[in-house]
Amino acid sequence: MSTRPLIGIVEDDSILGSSLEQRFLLEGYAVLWLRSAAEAEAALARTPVELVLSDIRLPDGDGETVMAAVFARYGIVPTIFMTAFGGIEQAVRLVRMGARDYLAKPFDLDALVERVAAIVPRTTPEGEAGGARPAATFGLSPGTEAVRRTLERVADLDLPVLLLGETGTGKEVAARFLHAASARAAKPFIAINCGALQAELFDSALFGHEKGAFTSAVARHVGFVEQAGEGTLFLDEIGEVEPALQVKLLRLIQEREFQRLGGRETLHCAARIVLATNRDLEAEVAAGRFREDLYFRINVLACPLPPLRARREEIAPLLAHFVAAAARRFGQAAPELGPDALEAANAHDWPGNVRELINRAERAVALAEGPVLGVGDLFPDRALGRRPAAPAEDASLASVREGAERAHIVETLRQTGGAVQAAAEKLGISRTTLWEKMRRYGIEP
Ligand SMILES: Nc1ncnc2c1ncn2[C@@H]1O[C@H](COP(=O)(O)OP(=O)(O)OP(=O)(O)O)[C@@H](O)[C@H]1O
Repeated sequence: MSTRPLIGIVEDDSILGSSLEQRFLLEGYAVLWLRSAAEAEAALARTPVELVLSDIRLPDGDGETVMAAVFARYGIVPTIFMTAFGGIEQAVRLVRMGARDYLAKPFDLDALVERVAAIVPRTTPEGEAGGARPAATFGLSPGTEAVRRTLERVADLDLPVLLLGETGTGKEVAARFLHAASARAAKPFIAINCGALQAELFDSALFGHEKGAFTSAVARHVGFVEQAGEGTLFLDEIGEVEPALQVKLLRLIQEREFQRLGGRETLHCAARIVLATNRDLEAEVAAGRFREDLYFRINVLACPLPPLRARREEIAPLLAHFVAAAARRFGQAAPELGPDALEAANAHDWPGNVRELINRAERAVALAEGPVLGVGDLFPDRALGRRPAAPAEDASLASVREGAERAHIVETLRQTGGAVQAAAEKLGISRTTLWEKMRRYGIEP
């Protein structure tokens, strides 16, 4: 199996939020449900997600600000907005600036699941072929070629491997490569996103539980460690695990022993353990957030993956690869990458690394209007943030309302080519009232 793709749901409505959470968990995704703009900004800055499903209006802000912050950190991330009828204009504007799609509430949950699955495929069932297939594009530069060689050398050593690197640099790709290069290749590859595991479920998810271990334990559950058998257990986002739970991982790695929750039998862990984090673990140890003993135990074979901006020679071939792959998936001819787009891509910093590159390539292919991709297709979010300035903090409500009213009248007149009668009809006011407002705001016909 692969790691359950993590979806961020930004929704303050508890009924809609919890039904989305339940449904996506059932569909094979991991879910991070965030109930406010502040909670979303903080959590999404820490934990990279594969897709964001966001309400636009939130009690303490709006989805646009959240999205802008996520894009600034990780580059374009597929975002689907859920909006009430009144917010459709804003949603359409957001799609122009990089959001993948929007849905008007109320929407059909099945249709939403299908749309999400088209962007981020559900988890492949355990043991299915392909679970550990290494990417053909892994090792396209001297930097990643060196990583590849190191992994081949240590493939069969009985030691944990620690993969380090920014989000989206390919740590999971490297873990799969390591597994495929080892004698365990035919055995399971089990990937766990520790950042998405709730603390209360940590033991049960990892170690399993016996029937009756707690109220809802109606049957025995085999945890990830047992599922991995003699294969590879990939613990991703290890830096997100709380210190109280880190001690359990230490025991697992050191003693190779564990017990199912509510069980007496001590079981042996035969799997190769591979760990990954985008955090600076040394700094986490210094700050008291990561146990030093665990750090020393896992830091024996540490393998850093360079960020994409440190291996720029990979940008062009990876873009070409993912543009072609997206076009194949959407059943259309692959567009060409224009020289200006390529130049912009080569100059870009890629904070979200390869994941960002894939997202940009797929979005560009999905929405491009011609056979050649331009800078705007690849970097539509560059328009984000160029919003009208927010009103001054001490602005009165009346002045903010008048400012918005004036801007909307100007925009409507622009749309009607200056025709006052047509604009008045669009605005739902009489021609006389519109003339009166234009005079008051100093708008020329
Ligand atoms: N060399 C590569 N070739 C093809 N695809 C790649 C490569 N490197 C990364 N990817 C793809 O980029 C995305 C992110 O990679 P991956 O999940 O391995 O990154 P990560 O470092 O584990 O990220 P995170 O820390 O956020 O979990 C995945 O879709 C992966 O398949």
